Amino acid sequence: MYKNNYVSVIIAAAGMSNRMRSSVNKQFISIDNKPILTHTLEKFEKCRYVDEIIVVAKEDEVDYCKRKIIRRFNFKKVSKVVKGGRERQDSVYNGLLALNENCNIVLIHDGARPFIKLKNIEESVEGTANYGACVVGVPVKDTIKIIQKDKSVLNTPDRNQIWAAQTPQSFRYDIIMKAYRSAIYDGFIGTDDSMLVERLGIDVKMILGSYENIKITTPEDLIVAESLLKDKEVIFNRKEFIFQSR
Ligand SMILES: Nc1ccn([C@@H]2O[C@H](COP(=O)(O)OP(=O)(O)OP(=O)(O)O)[C@@H](O)[C@H]2O)c(=O)n1
Ligand SMILES: C[C@](O)(CO)[C@H](O)COP(=O)(O)O
Repeated sequence: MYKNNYVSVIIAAAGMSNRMRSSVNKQFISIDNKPILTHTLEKFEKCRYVDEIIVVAKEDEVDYCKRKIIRRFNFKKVSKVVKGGRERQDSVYNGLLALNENCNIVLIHDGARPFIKLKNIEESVEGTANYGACVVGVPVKDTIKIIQKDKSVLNTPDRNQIWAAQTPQSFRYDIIMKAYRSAIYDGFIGTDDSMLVERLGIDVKMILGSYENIKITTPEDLIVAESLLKDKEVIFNRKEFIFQSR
């Protein structure tokens, strides 16, 4: 319980893993000997502010998820595993409908982002209690081009204003419910949760995340994921690097 708030987390894990081209759902692939989803859930289970976790899984994987992830790794805060939908947005909405009746702060996170830092989870809860809506993200490193249908460049927006949105994306319960209901009513599908809130004219605050908080999407990301777990200390302990915090 965070200062009289009841904090719920929705972990979206019901995607198709098409870009991974794997025979199993990518969240069940192991990195460092544990399924990706287990790594993700551990981060939220550890957070002192989190009261409950709802996992959204594909309909035919709900049972597997309960047995092989939740029970096997003994996650105490996971209250429900519910079935997902066609789009990520449909899956998250199913999660929203399953929240504890006391919930007033909701964090929505991709099951495929196992490297979320505890600090960013805590900042998301604190930021949401203060501002109502927050998104974890990072400044983009590349120059971004807006292109047209024929692939010619239309323009180059000012990079200083462009951040890549990650998850968690966190909201006061009333705000996210209003945003989802409005999107459903209008037939609007966004690529993240924040978009649904932004379109109502509600202010969303950005929280500085980390470049490690990758979404495991394509096979190459598994190589990055393994090396983030194994080689990080070796690399960052080299004398060329002076990092203040990890
Ligand atoms: N209908 C969907 C689609 C996505 N997700 C979840 O949302 C997160 C982000 O989606 P993405 O990485 O794009 O996963 P997939 O949809 O599985 O990937 P792809 O588009 O390659 O099939 C993932 O943890 C995924 O499981 C979900 O719960 N329900
Ligand atoms: C929500 C998200 O992870 C923010 O970056 C992203 O938009 C999900 O998009 P996807 O196409 O479903 O991976």
